[in-house]
Amino acid sequence: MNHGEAWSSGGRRGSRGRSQPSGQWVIRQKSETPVTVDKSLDESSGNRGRGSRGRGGSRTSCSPRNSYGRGNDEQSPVQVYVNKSNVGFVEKGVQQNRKSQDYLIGSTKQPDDGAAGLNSSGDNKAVLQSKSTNVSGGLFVSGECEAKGVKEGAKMHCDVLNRMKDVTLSCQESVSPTSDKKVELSIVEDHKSAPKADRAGNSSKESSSSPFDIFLQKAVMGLKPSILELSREKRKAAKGYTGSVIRPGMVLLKNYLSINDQVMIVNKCLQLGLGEGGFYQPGYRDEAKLHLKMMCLGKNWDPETCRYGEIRPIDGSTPPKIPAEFNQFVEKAVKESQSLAASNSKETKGVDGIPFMLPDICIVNFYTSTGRLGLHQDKDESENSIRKGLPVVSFSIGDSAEFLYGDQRDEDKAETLILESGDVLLFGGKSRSVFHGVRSIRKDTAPKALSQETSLRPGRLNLTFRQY
Ligand SMILES: O=C(O)CCC(=O)C(=O)O
Ligand SMILES: [Fe+2]
Repeated sequence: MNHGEAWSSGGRRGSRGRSQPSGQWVIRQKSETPVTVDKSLDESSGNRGRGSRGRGGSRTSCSPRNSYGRGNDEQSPVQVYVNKSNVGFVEKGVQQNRKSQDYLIGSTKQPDDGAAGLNSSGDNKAVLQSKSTNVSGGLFVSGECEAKGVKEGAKMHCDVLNRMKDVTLSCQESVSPTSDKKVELSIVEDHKSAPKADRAGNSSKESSSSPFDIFLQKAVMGLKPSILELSREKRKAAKGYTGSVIRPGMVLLKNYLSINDQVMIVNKCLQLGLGEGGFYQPGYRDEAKLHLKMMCLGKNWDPETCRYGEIRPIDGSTPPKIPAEFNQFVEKAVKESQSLAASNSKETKGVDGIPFMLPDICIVNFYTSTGRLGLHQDKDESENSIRKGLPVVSFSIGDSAEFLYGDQRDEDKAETLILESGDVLLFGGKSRSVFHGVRSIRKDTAPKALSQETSLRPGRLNLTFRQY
């Protein structure tokens, strides 16, 4: 998978593949054992420049996706809750070959978006062009715990608390198409001046293996949506979906997933996300963190090596299987896109077909309102997959995203799509190697009905399906 995203500098992760018993730090609004922590403890709350350009030299060098926005520097206390259950992992091994992904990284300062924020929906506009502006931030804490009761030798660093930063990171290769070996990570204050690119986005020093709870307790979810809002959403849902060919090989199915489908997907992600191989804070080899939380299904994508594997090296966990229902949606969406692309290429007399694919990988990203993902290419799947142009299929759920795409890793030249909850975007064929990323998340744009039916945190859930 390649998620474009945000990284942030931060705490060093353990060396790859080490066995890392991890106490679970779950960020919830209401839970057990509240602990008040002073954010100033978080060394990483500052914007640490990564600038690991040119390092590495491994052919699998990752390039962070663009991430703008780093965390803020506020010193106010953060309340965190410790989930007492611990997860033990078995060290396995073996990574499959993956080619590196191209990501641009960048980051910008962004205010926190409280973890307990409310979702409010808004009408989504269709496709549009725009330049992004960073708006908000999220408050997150995490840590590595040396949990009692975890396997022996486990140490807890409950002092490692983090704020989620907007630094979007990604595995990013050098911008130069000819230099495969460079890795470029950086954090900048302003995305305009940022070296961009990177895939999930987040803060530093969080424990990379700490499960992250993307859900809120109902009790704190807040205001009920108005009847007006709900009926507006119902009307929109009743209209069904519309498909359009954005460019050869790229198809957007707007409003494709019904609210019921979205609820099912969210709930499944909730369940999987808290178990083995669930959501965690991904980071790159140079400690930069993606600006998002991630969970892999089917196979693990490792941001440190930009390879797929059967286990997650950071904690030895095995990725959950892709739920069959998810794959059914993907299959349908691919067929739908194929026929749209076929009729389009008849009109244009071009050859912009989309091959069929059966996903064996799903990368699930959760973006808070400050999440982002730098411009990157998804190119860590097998050579065969890329060569044939097997499509990447992306589901958007929750808050809308400003999605960028283009032929170069250059934001100023990129086109923008607004991906709303329920939209499915597919890029394969001639667009398989398109640069893409998430510039920003639009706060409070998730459908009210979704927040009513699930306890998804404010933010955006994105699932990208691929065939290795
Ligand atoms: O969140 C998105 O829409 C894009 C994610 C992505 O590009 C990726 O996961 O590789
Ligand atoms: Fe991607």
